[in-house]
Amino acid sequence: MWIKICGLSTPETLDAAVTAGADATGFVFAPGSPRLVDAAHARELVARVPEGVETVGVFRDQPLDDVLRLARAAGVRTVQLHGHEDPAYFEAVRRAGFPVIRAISADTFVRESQDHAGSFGEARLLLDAPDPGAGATFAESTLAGSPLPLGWILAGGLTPENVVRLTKTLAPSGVDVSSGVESSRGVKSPDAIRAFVSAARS
Ligand SMILES: O=C(O)c1ccccc1NCC(=O)[C@H](O)[C@H](O)COP(=O)(O)O
Repeated sequence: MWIKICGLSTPETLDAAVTAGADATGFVFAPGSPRLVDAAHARELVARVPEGVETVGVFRDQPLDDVLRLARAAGVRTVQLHGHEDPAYFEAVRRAGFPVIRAISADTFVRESQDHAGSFGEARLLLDAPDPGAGATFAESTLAGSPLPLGWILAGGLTPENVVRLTKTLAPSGVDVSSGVESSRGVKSPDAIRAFVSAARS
């Protein structure tokens, strides 16, 4: 199980995620997010991440030049796109050297994309609730009967309490959490991070 803790913004919570055994750390550059970090701060956080733990920059509907500038300045390895970016945009990000995680809602996937998984050139597909980073879940029945692409990642309202049940039911290759490991909106809890990683690994 690949585990990503998203929306990290302090050294303490970043270290908690790494020490707990997370596979990936996420840094949000989408304007308006309560977890927004700037490139200089993200770079300091990324510098603490050991080799072998993935660093992911999270973006939504931002100009391509901004995304590439921020991703390079922060030093993240991977770019995660949550907006309405088109295949040409994905191609430009890939050509700049960043593997891309394509994040879409599970509803959209079932309605439009299930026959086209991978058609944006994404490295991995992340299925989320409609409002990313809001801690909302999507109905498990949404994906019933849908063929799911190899390596897909589950997100949206995951918590230390529900991650075991949801991963057993939906069988993703990875999980991504933000709100479910926070003590208040935008404020990560080291204890909740540890509890989530431990549950997801179990
Ligand atoms: O975290 C945000 O504020 C955010 C803003 C804009 C685009 C994406 C954002 N976050 C993405 C994530 O944190 C996760 O990939 C995912 O949506 C899970 O979020 P949550 O339901 O809060 O666990």
